[in-house]
Formats: sequence, C-alpha cells, structure tokens
Amino acid sequence: MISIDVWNASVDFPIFDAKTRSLKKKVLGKVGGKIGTDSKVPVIEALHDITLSVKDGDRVGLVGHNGAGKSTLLRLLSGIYEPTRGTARINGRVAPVFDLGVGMDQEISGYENIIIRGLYLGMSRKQMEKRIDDIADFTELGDYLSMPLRTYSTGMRVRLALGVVTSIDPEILLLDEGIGAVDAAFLNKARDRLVDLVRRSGLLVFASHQDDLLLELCTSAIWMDEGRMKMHGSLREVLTAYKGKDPFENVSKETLERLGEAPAMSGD
Ligand SMILES: Nc1ncnc2c1ncn2[C@@H]1O[C@H](COP(=O)(O)OP(=O)(O)OP(=O)(O)O)[C@@H](O)[C@H]1O
Repeated sequence: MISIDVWNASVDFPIFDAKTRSLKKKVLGKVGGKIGTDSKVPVIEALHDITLSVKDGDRVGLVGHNGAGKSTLLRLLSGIYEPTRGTARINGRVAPVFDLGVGMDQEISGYENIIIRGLYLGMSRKQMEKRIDDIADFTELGDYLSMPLRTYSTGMRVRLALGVVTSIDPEILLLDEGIGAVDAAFLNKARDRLVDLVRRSGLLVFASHQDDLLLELCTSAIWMDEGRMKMHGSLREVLTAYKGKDPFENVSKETLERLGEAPAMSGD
C-alpha cells in the first residue's frame, strides 16, 4: 500500500556561522521559517510538529509564503531529510522532482542523460530505452540529443528534463514548483504530459505558487506557515483561506475550459 505517514515531525537546521547577536533582536519578516535563538547556535525551525497521513490516490498541493517550509516538507516526505524529532514512514517508490537539473551530467549526450535521469527517478534502463524515442520527439531537440549537455541553453535543458520527468511511472510523485518555471509555450505543451504523469502516479504532493497548475493537478491542499501546517483541506477551501479569495475568480477562461468538471470542486 502506497502511503506516507508523519508523526509529530520537526526539522531543524542549526546555523553555525550566523551572527547570533543581531539575530537576538528577532526582527522576523513575513517570509522564511522561524529562527530560534535560545541555544548558543541559532536554529531555523524549518518544520515544526507535523502530523500527516497521505495515501494512494491523494493529490495534495502545498501552498505558503517563501520559506514557509514547503520544500523542506517535500524532502521529509521523500526520505531525503530525517526528522530531527518525530517519525516519518514512507511506503512506496519515491520520485522526487525538486530540481529539473538534478541527475544530469554536463559531459554526456542528451540521449545518455535521458537514461541516467530516468535511473535516478527509479526507472530501469530497459524501461527508459523503450521511452527514449517518445521523449526525444517531445523535446524537439533533434540532433542536439547526440551533443553533450554543456552545449544546451537553459531552455533546452528544461525541455530534456521535463521530457524525462513526464515519462516515468512513479508510485509517489513529489513535485517542487520549479517544474512550473519553464517558458509558457513549452509548459502548455508539457501540461498534458504532466496531467498524465499525475494520473499514472499513486500519490502526488506538489508545492506551487501557481493556482492554475494546482487546480489542474491537485484535489486537496496544505497551507504551510512558519514551518507549521496551518490548514489542511480541499484545495479550493485552502486556497480561498490562503489568498483571501476563491481561486476560481482569477483562473483564466482557458484553464477553466481545460478543467471542465473542475476536479478541485469535488475535492474532499
Ligand atoms: N539547508 C538549509 N539550511 C538552513 N536553513 C534552511 C535550509 N533549507 C531551508 N532552510 C530554511 O527553512 C525554512 C523553510 O524553507 P523551505 O525551502 O522549505 O521553504 P519553502 O516554503 O519551500 O519556500 P519557497 O516558496 O521560497 O521555495 C526557511 O526559513 C529556510 O531559510
């Protein structure tokens, strides 16, 4: 059974080289996690007392200000970070997609990178070899796929990475918002593949600042604030509380049409 369970988990980052005296003034901004200064070494409490249970079929969006703890929570859910206190139990094969560029090698070709990146995301070489033509087609990179990655522009790298990421079959898919940061035209092309990817995956947790992508991919959401779970509910409910207005007010006509029977409307 695919699931992630977290009990009373906290993640602290001790900052050994911070200037403690100025931190003691505790001038806290709106963004960022909570900085504790009680001990000698300042500690950023990136996550505080998180209890959460997600299972097969869940499509969870993570929202919150910059530094609220979304990426740290994704890393906790993937097993990359161990909780400083509390427990996390992960059942299933995790595909962490935090940074599109991770797992890519500058010196090898686009084709070879497709295989390597696929292996990193939990696929086998054979599975990737079967998908390579489809990925190559999608990227529209043509002969560049035989050239080393260092000869690619940023946009070309994103095409390659997105081609691979959207070809995998993950049990647990953890997406960080970077995936939405590609140019709009290509994202439109990738959108159907993304939606398909999410459909194929057992469980999705997706951190994003983009309402339309959240509405398209998620049904429920968690609002993170200063490392705490401030709210957990249906996507529409949480976005309305977080933004102060119904997300459907600002969604483009095109997105609404694509959503059809908006999945978020039926979220629990
Ligand atoms: N490796 C690290 N070392 C020290 N502090 C960290 C580290 N990673 C994150 N933090 C701190 O933890 C807090 C939560 O950061 P996190 O990256 O999880 O936020 P986020 O909600 O993903 O933000 P954003 O929307 O800007 O991506 C922030 O205060 C950040 O400064």
